[in-house]
Order: sequence, then C-alpha cells, then structure tokens
Amino acid sequence: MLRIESISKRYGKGPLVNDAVSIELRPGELTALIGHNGAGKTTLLSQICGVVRPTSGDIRFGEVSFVSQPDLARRACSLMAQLHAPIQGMTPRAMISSVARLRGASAADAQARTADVIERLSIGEWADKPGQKLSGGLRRMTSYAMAVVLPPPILLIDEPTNDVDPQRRPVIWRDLRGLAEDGHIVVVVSHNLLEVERAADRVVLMKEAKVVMDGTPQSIAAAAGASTLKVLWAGESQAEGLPPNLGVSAELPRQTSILLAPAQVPDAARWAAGLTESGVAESFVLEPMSLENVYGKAHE
Ligand SMILES: Nc1ncnc2c1ncn2[C@@H]1O[C@H](COP(=O)(O)OP(=O)(O)OP(=O)(O)O)[C@@H](O)[C@H]1O
Repeated sequence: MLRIESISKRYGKGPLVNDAVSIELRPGELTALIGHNGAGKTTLLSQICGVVRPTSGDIRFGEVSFVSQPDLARRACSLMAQLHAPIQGMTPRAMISSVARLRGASAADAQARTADVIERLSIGEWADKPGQKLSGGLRRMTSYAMAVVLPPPILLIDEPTNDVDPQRRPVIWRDLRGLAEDGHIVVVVSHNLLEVERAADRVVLMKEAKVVMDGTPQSIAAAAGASTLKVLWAGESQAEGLPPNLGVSAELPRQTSILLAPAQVPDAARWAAGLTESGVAESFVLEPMSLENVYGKAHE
C-alpha cells in the first residue's frame, strides 16, 4: 500500500500546487488521476517517485518514507513522463532494452523482456527503425514501453494515450490493466475521460491543488446524481425557450445539452417530447451522468 499523507507542495514562493493531498493507492488497482491543466497532477506523481520534494506531508510505501528516502522512491517507481523520451539516433528496441539493463536485467533477460513488451503493444514493425523517423504516437508507445519493460511495484504513467491513434489506445489500457492485475500500483494521468470511464477502477479528480472526488467511475457519476438531456433542433436552436428552471450546459449549432437533477427529469422529458411532436425538435435523448459531465460540473 502506498499512502500519500497530507502532501502539500509549493514551488518557491508560489501558491500551493498540491494542498493537503491524501490518498491511499493499492496494488492491483488501476487509478486514473484527472483534473484541469495545472491542477497539480504531474507534481503529485513527481513527489511520489522522489523527483520533487514535498513542502510538507509524507509518502509512505509500507514502512518506508519516500520523502526521507527519495532514492528508494526512485527504485520502487517507474515514471512515464508527459514529454517524449528523446530517441534520436536509437531504435525503440535499443531504448527499451537499455532501460531494462539500467534496471538490472541481464543482457538476455533485457532482450526477452523487450521483445515481450514490443509484442504486447504490437509495435514490432517499427521497433528497429531510427527514433527520429517515428510518429508522435509511436514515440509515446516507446516511452510507455520503456516505463513498463521491467516494472517496479509502482507505475506512474502521465498521459500515455496522447497522440496515439484510436486503434492503439485500447492496447495501452489493456496493458495497464494487465500490470494492475499482476499486483502493481498503477496511476495514470489522463484527459481522455471516455477512456478513463471504460478502463479505470478508480478515479481521483483534482481541482486547484486539491483532491475533490475519489471513487469508481460509476460511483462518482451516481453521486453526482444527474443526467443530460440532449435536444437536436429541427432548425435553428430554440434554447431560449427553455423552461425557467433548466439551464443549458453546452450548446452546439443544432444541439442543446441540459444537465438535469433527478427531480427535473420527468418535466424535462415531457417538454422535449412536446418539442419533438410539434416538429420544433428533430429528436431528443436522455443520457445518464457520464464522467465527462461530472468533470464539467466540478470545474464550473
Ligand atoms: N518546476 C516547477 N516550478 C514552478 N512551478 C511549477 C513547476 N512545475 C509545475 N509548476 C506549476 O505547478 C502547477 C501545477 O502543475 P502540474 O504540472 O503539476 O499540473 P498538471 O495537473 O499536471 O497539469 P497538466 O494537465 O497541464 O499537465 C502549475 O501552475 C505549474 O505551472
């Protein structure tokens, strides 16, 4: 178990970018860390792996304090940073296997583990091409492979599916799931809420340096207790004719989204059905609360 105990961090004389953050991270759990730009997610990961020192608070892994022994933190964690690893002049295979060697694998073991991760991620076609010729997505996959080729107990993965095409993104999430099932603590920062909703066991939402929600994607959505009514207008938007107690949460040229509390659903559905019958609206749909809506609401 990894215990983050009331961690606060300020850079220099700046504001707190982590403000009394406390969470427990368990082996076997795939945790997604979400929140707006600058909420403090990367700073939290950097403190866990001993790269940034907290201003106050502690991070304990079993009996060990990562704050007083950052060298142990660096050994127990693997961090996939947001920026691409520089792979100029080297092939993905060479990069991945050199990380395995640095982590203590024999040459033969490093080679075997590298081949295994290349196969898991289906990147064999590019594994022996020079790094500078790789697309952004393949660079990201290579960085990911480097982070997990010889995985320590704690995996901290910052935005692994950015730039990666839609076919390959599920491959990364499946791999992360496998690592969690093997007993690793897996923390993933992501702005892709649809992927998080599908793949994560747990979601920790940060806002302005604090943890504001923590639960399963389903429990977070259920606790928010709202649903969305989407009206597709037949012509120009008529959203200004909305019943007075309903507020627009998002508007596209021909579609209006309205966030509803449970008690508002029957009236709103009747209103939308009336619009559809009279031909003002083409159709409407009532959707349960999604993580995306919760996120939007939390950041209003
Ligand atoms: N080394 C640093 N020195 C000074 N300020 C920093 C440093 N690193 C981050 N910050 C500031 O701390 C705040 C939190 O940044 P952080 O990168 O942790 O946020 P984040 O949630 O990961 O954001 P994003 O989603 O954009 O990656 C930001 O205001 C950022 O400018």
